[in-house]
Amino acid sequence: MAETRMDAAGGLSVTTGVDVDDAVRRLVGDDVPRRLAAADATLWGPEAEAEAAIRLGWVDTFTRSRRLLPELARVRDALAGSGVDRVVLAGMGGSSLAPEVICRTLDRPLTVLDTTDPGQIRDALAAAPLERTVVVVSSKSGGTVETESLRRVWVQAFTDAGIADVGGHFVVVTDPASPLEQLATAMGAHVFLADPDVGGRYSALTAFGLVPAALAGVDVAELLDDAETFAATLAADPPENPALLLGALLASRPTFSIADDGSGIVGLGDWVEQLLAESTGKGGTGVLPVVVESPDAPGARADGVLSVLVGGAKPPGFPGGSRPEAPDVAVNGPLGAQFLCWEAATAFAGRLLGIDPFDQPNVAESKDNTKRILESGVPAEEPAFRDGTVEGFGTDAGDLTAALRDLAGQVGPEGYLAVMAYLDREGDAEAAGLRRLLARVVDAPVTFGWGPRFLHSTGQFHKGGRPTGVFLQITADPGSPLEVPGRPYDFARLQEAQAAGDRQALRDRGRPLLWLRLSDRGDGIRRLAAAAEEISRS
Ligand SMILES: O=P(O)(O)OC[C@H]1O[C@](O)(CO)[C@@H](O)[C@@H]1O
Repeated sequence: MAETRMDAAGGLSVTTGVDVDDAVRRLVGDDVPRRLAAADATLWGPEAEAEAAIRLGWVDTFTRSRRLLPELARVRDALAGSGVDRVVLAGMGGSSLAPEVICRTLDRPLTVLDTTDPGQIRDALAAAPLERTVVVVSSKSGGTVETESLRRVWVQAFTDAGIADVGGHFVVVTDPASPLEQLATAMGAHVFLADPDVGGRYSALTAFGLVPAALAGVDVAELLDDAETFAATLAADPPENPALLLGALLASRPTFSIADDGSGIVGLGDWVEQLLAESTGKGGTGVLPVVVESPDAPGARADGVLSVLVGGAKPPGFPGGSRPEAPDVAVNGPLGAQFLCWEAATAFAGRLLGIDPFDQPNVAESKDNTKRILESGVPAEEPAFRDGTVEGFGTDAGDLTAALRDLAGQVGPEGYLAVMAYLDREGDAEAAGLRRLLARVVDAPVTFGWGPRFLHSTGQFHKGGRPTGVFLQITADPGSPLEVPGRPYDFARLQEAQAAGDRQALRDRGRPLLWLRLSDRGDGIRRLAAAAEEISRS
């Protein structure tokens, strides 16, 4: 195999056997690397220019983020001094994915709440003494319904526990002048203002990525050092510009799978998924990310899928590597450099695809539907079948196995199946295994997302990207109610409205959608897994 490898200072490399020389030449011919490094907002065409002009701060945000370090150290010491040693993060998409990767990678405890599942929230509330807890509320816009609902429930919990200084148990990260900034100041919370010229999914190296991680005990300066060293090569010509090569590779196929292969970085795929899906899935095009469990997972190397491995000191499968089958791409390097490399690669891919990588035009639709449904109530639907603890809607099939088989049969050429589970990603964790099982059934890429988290990630692609998706929505009995203080709905109602709102957005587009409602979560998930196994055997 002819191998191309590009290396950056600081140890980040991209290695591939796929030929994308033409695309790389085009980008270099148009002087794109140098223009990107100089934050040139004209790179994505006239329609994207206004948004790009206020969204390119990430190309050098790591230098500005250093200003946060003394304040972070002060706040961390003050919290530790008052006995606070547990950090909870409430935030969606770009406001929580990066700190989750950072903390999991560096093995610092951080409880991430990016959910409306009442059981998951209740468990987090009950998990540790409230006097020892700080809640980081992160929202760039300051108006995201999940985050605001979580803020309210935590305020209520601290108040009910008789804690005198409730505001002192909150740290808020938001853009200057957002509604959340005002609220935070009124609460007496500590506020970190983020760079307004960096969009949510590009914000890993801003206050959004750094504040929760630093409070959880990570030495975030190292991430900034890694990014800064890497940044020196952003404007470089080949072979010193791995982000350029990665961008050309990502734009070369409709779908890529991403797996870890011993990088030591935990969960980068979920962060990459949001970055690529929300940035490119629009205008009926885009690159679909498929996060897979391992390099050999079902679907990782399906036809038309670019297989990407993060990690491996010697890229496995390449000459001298350890794996018999070569991946298409290996990306090696430290976490801080990975963040910046993938962000730049997304911007390069956006240029090749002719899209605006900084907007998310279709995310609002499901949010608007949710709002309307919260006001008017969830439209009643009759189940097509009841199969034990599973009810099925939107199918002609009479039982679960037949319904799943029908759905799988609707995945066409360049199609994919998206599993969207509005469940508890801790308590119902085994549901994630459905991706692997269904990938054995469907001869096409299969993605898995937790609702409503995926609405801020692949949700954009599902509605705005290639119109080839087939959808499996899973919801469940919410269990005992949990109020959203000061709101006329509780979390179960909000979760239900989010699922119904997204169903409506997908159905309005004529996308095939099977909705399964589980009256018993554990049993329902087991039945689904058994049905998928049965189909894969037949
Ligand atoms: O930080 P915010 O404004 O709460 O937004 C959270 C997420 O929601 C989106 O705006 C839209 O899904 C994402 O791009 C963003 O990361």
